[in-house]
Amino acid sequence: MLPSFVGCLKNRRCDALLPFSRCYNQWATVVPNEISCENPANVMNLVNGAWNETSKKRKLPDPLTGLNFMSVPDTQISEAGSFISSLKAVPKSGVHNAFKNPERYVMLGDVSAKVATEMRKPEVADFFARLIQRVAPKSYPQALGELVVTRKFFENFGGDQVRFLARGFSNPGDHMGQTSNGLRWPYGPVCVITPFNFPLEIPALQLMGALFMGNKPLLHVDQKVSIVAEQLLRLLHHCGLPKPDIDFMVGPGLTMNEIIKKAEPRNTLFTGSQRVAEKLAADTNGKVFLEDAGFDWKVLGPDAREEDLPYVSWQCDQDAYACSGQKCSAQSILFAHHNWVKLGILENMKQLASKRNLSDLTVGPVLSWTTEAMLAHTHKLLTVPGAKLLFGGKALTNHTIPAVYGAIEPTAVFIPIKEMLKPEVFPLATTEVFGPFQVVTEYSDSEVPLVLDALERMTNHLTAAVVSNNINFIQHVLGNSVNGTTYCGIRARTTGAPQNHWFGPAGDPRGAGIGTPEAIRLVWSCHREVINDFGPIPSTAILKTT
Ligand SMILES: NC(=O)c1ccc[n+]([C@@H]2O[C@H](COP(=O)([O-])OP(=O)(O)OC[C@H]3O[C@@H](n4cnc5c(N)ncnc54)[C@H](O)[C@@H]3O)[C@@H](O)[C@H]2O)c1
Repeated sequence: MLPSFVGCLKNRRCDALLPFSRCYNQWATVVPNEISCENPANVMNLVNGAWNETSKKRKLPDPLTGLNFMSVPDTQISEAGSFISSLKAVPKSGVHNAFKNPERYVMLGDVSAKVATEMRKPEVADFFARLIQRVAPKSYPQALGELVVTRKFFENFGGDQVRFLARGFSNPGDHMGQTSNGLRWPYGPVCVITPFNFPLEIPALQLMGALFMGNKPLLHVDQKVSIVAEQLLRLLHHCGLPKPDIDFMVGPGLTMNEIIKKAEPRNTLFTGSQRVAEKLAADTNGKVFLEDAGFDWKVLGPDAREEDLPYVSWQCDQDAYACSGQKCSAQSILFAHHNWVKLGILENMKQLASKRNLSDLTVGPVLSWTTEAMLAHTHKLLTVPGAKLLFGGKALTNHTIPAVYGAIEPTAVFIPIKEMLKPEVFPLATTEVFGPFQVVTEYSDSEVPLVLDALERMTNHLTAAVVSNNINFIQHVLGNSVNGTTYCGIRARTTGAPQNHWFGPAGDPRGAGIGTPEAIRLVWSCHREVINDFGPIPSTAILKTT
């Protein structure tokens, strides 16, 4: 069954369902639920403060109906010149720093406060939630959650908080007049590349971090969802951000790659797949910060209790299948202590997954894997000795999701832990499927070393959860693992990338973070030490040649 607004779209009678559809502020150029094949949205590029069209445009299908509903720039390499020259015009010392244009720190604090105020308006929150739903279908609470995190981020960096981000330190020197000062210094021209799955939150948080620290960013967002970032930029301009502060290029990844090679930005933040991450690391000679693939694990500890079962089961379902598993933090593999299996957690997960449906988008289109690819992966895993399908493993039916996208039931494949660890199985079992899919395994007390071995051998170290209140067990697992964002305790989850804690991988010097002051400082500024040595000049009598 399709969500109610799809039928409504076909009839083009949206207003009854959409209380806010006609009362957006003047900055918005679309009404999310009125975008249709008869009334397609048009996305534009932004460079040097001017919105531009490209010679070629790409028509995008509505992920729920397959009908073309959007036209986006298909920027060719031949059209990349203005983006390259715009980046090249930015000095390495940035647009502002502690010695240059410091009033910009204050201006950006004001812009943040105004954006947060706008996003508090119900009609603006609804606008972004529905626009996200149109291009990256997820349930309304999930889409609104993305807006709320973004709004709180802007609230966090209102007022003087932007200048406080650039706070340095000072140490007394060796003699009168000498002090050494550590400063957070911009990179100047930088790039921000973001994927489709959080089309508002990831671009907003990384862009603003780049700006706050004094850089000029070129933003590139996945074409499919570029309309969300485009509308965000229009809101930022409305709230006082100077138009030349951010460039925006919509087009193939290869065009962006070429811009990076030619413009040589001083820093690039990439969020997306591991394949592209490694390519960019090579093409930039290492001048990157990476938020790449997430193969995220959850370990359910030995202290299983009947009273905790409903909550822990619900959290497993949310972590694996909310946003159709298209969160980089989604639970990719579950290590369930057999005490939890005895209590019935796998049956509970099956029951919860069966409640998900297309009508409220609690399951929906998968944008980077096709149905065939996900089912083929499932079938391959089922050939492992002892493997079994716990639930799912079928294509969704009765829908109009276009074949370029995937649509499968929430799926879980059980693989015995000893089989999973075999070298010929391990890479397959730990491949990230960016859809509603997870691997499940079971372990006993004596098999804890096997669990730790599996955690050690994984290649991505983004999020993790140790679900237990047994402090000794938690310490043992935490002490022998590395994931950058790790939750522990009986309420531990793998998903949840709010603005109030660090989110990012660990174990890789290129690993980025998002959201917090520490993440912004790490990714978007470097350290500069300025040593003041003003005198007085000592008597020449004490000067010796050495
Ligand atoms: N670690 C995190 O915080 C995080 C967050 C979200 C998503 N992800 C990961 O992203 C992946 C899903 O996204 P995807 O499949 O769309 O990723 P992707 O790597 O295909 O695309 C991501 C972005 O890179 C651009 N791109 C593609 N090729 C490029 C190139 N050669 N040069 C420059 N830019 C290029 C795309 O246009 C897009 O904007 C998953 O692996 C997921 O785990 C990670």
